[in-house]
Amino acid sequence: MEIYKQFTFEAAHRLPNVPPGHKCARLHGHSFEVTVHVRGPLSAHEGWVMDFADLKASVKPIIEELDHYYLNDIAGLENPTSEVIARWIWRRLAPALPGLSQIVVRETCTSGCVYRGEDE
Ligand SMILES: Nc1nc2c(c(=O)[nH]1)N=C([C@H](O)[C@H](O)COP(=O)(O)OP(=O)(O)OP(=O)(O)O)CN2
Ligand SMILES: [Zn+2]
Repeated sequence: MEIYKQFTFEAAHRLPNVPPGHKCARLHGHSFEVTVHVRGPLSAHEGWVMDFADLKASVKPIIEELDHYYLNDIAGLENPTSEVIARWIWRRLAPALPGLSQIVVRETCTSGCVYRGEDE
């Protein structure tokens, strides 16, 4: 079974490697939404895969590293696309979160990235 929890953070960024004239080369900001999914067996006693509170405790410190920052200043996020952000979160979270199965980073209402650790 799979569970998920959603988080949000506000941050500014620009994309340094886009073609000349691309709008995303300019400094701008987003209300990012991050959804972290964990897959595992349903425990017979608790009736859950893991406590949502424990999932939140694992993810929150990472979200706090991003909230209200200029993402390009953060090591590993010099080119902060949704894809790079999703992989960056995965790499920080996976060692402490067994069963991590998917991270969704939504940048706007219509744009985002789904990462399942395929580059690891
Ligand atoms: N594959 C990716 N493409 C783009 C990314 C990205 O992270 N991965 N990021 C951007 C920009 O950051 C931009 O802010 C978001 O792009 P876009 O969806 O084009 O934004 P709009 O809100 O302007 O979209 P509309 O639907 O056209 O209004 C660009 N590309
Ligand atoms: Zn953007």
